[in-house]
Amino acid sequence: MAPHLYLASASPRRKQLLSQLGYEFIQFAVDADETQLDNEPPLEYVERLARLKAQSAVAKGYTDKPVLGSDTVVVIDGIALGKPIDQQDFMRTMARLSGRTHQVYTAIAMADPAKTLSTVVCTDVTFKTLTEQEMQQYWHTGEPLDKAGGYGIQGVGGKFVTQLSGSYFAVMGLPLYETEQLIQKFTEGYYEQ
Ligand SMILES: Cc1cn([C@H]2C[C@H](O)[C@@H](COP(=O)(O)OP(=O)(O)OP(=O)(O)O)O2)c(=O)[nH]c1=O
Repeated sequence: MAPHLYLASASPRRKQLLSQLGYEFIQFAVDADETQLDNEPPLEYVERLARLKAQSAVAKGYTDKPVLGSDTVVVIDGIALGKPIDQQDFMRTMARLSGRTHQVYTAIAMADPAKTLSTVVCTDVTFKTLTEQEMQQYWHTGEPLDKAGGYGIQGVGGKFVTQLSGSYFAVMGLPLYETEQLIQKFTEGYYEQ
């Protein structure tokens, strides 16, 4: 029997990607404090948040199925970038990403009352050099606001990407291969009784 899951996420992309794996699941948003700790490296930060999202749902009483949580950050110059807070913040981010390679870290975590398993997928993404006008126009599509690093590779933002090494699906919010592996590992023997 295929495992039934909870998806502790508000993201429509994660919903779409988890559906692609063929699982039945119930999706809901969890409230987690996404503040990065002082001197917390981006890799540890993103994994802690994914675990926190999954564990918060378990703590809220979602205990009859495993919970999947995830988090994505864009990393450049050692800084983890979340969603842009306004146009100015977005323009600063685009200026940083323009003509350079950055990393996208997506963490996935599965939790139940007994255990939590997690992993992080790292992908290199290279952007073309962007003009001021391209950045302005992109902002006005409305796409950047709810995306880490201010772009969506699966949308209009895809035209800025000249190269990618790693997982396209992880950049979009949920790595398909690694999520499948994690679910299998987590639920081994789970549904046999
Ligand atoms: C870089 C990139 C990010 N994103 C999205 C994926 C995530 O939804 C979002 C990163 O923000 P997250 O805080 O990881 O996720 P979220 O707030 O959307 O959902 P939740 O915390 O409830 O799970 O950015 C894209 O859709 N495309 C991209 O190319």
